[in-house]
Amino acid sequence: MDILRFATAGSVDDGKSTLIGRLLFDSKAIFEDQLEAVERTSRDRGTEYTDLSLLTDGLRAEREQGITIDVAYRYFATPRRKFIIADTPGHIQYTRNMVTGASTADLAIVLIDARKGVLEQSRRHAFLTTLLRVPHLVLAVNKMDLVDYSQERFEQIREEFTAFASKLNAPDLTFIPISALHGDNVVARSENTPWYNGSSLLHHLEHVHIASDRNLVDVRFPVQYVIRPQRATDPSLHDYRGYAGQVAGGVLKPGDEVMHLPSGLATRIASIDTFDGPIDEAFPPMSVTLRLEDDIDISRGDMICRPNNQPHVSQELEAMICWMADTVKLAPRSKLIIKHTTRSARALVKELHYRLDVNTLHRDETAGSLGLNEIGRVSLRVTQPLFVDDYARNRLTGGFILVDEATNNTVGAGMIVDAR
Ligand SMILES: Nc1nc2c(ncn2[C@@H]2O[C@H](COP(=O)(O)OP(=O)(O)OP(=O)(O)O)[C@@H](O)[C@H]2O)c(=O)[nH]1
Repeated sequence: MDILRFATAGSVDDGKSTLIGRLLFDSKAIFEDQLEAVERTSRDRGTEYTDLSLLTDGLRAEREQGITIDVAYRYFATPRRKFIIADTPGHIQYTRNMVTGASTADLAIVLIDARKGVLEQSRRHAFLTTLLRVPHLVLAVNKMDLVDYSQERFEQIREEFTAFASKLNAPDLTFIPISALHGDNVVARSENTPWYNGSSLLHHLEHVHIASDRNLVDVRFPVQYVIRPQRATDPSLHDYRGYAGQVAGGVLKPGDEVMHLPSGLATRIASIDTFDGPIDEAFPPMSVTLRLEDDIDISRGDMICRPNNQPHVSQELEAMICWMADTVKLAPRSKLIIKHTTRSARALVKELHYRLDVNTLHRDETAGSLGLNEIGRVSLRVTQPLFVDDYARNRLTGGFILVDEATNNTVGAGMIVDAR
């Protein structure tokens, strides 16, 4: 079954937890006993409605005990699709969480409180989704019940946001008036908004077309492990040599001519193996093991592509960086570890070209460093060639993370521009 990954974003109290609770609740994905506990607590607290944010807030409490896990993943399914929600806290200092959650998302929901309208944070979140190339963006105008389900208010917000979005490289944009608390337009179309002709949020999530968002053109297979069963009891496995990894682009089939990087040697795919046996075709984001017709010296971090369609082999990178560390800053001469697909190397920051104000999109070319949650454009030099594409073309081979050498903490996320 098809999987849709989505991230939610919004300012504090815009209703994210309530919305996620509502989706889980109305799609019957929560267990009866969990539900009973929520109803009991709601009653104890004297709330009139079942407070659905209690479902997700319970989760959040768990999460806050750990320091490193700041994005929580929730799962639910309908007969049409499976859903993975990356739930990121709304507070301003959590840009990095949003980046973590949204970097693999097919769709992002930005919540807006109908009473407050488009805030600085809404713009920031929308900008981040476009920077991260999340292909689909939903503006959920929430708390419509508190503005009497006013069409005028909804249109006002839509116009204001559309004007801002026109400055961005905005993806597919959908506006939905909802009330997470009462369930209007969340799972079913609401009678309270007869003027709204679009789909309910869940219907949109179930039907939004994502198959063509993945890059099925450029074959990219970063090798994660070389599999050679040394002491296999099955003699037919004695000569087995496979290359395991996740398909990062294109469609692979047995018999296809492929090329290995860095050697530049060409061969053909002998078979594509999985836990459930060989398959005829592999595409992103499947994890498979390739066997090749010729014996080539291949190791972890190498790339398999097509002879006539190769990534750039580069040690000089231009990238947009979102800095995620509060104790150290990114500045020219900073030395870091770069992790790109399955390859790691050391990286030197050669230049910080500008820092971007995500609210106004102004470029500050005088900035000397990037602090927590700041975004800027940098030039990097890496110690080992990387096999890269523009992030705009492939989020997997165009993205990377930066790690602090001393602490091993992830301190930045990068998106390659102008790969060459
Ligand atoms: N009237 C009304 N209240 C809502 C609606 N959605 C959420 N709320 C209320 O708004 C408050 C904040 O909702 P939450 O779901 O906790 O908001 P959040 O965005 O998750 O906030 P944080 O957890 O602080 O990030 C709660 O009291 C909700 O009951 C809505 O559609 N209508």
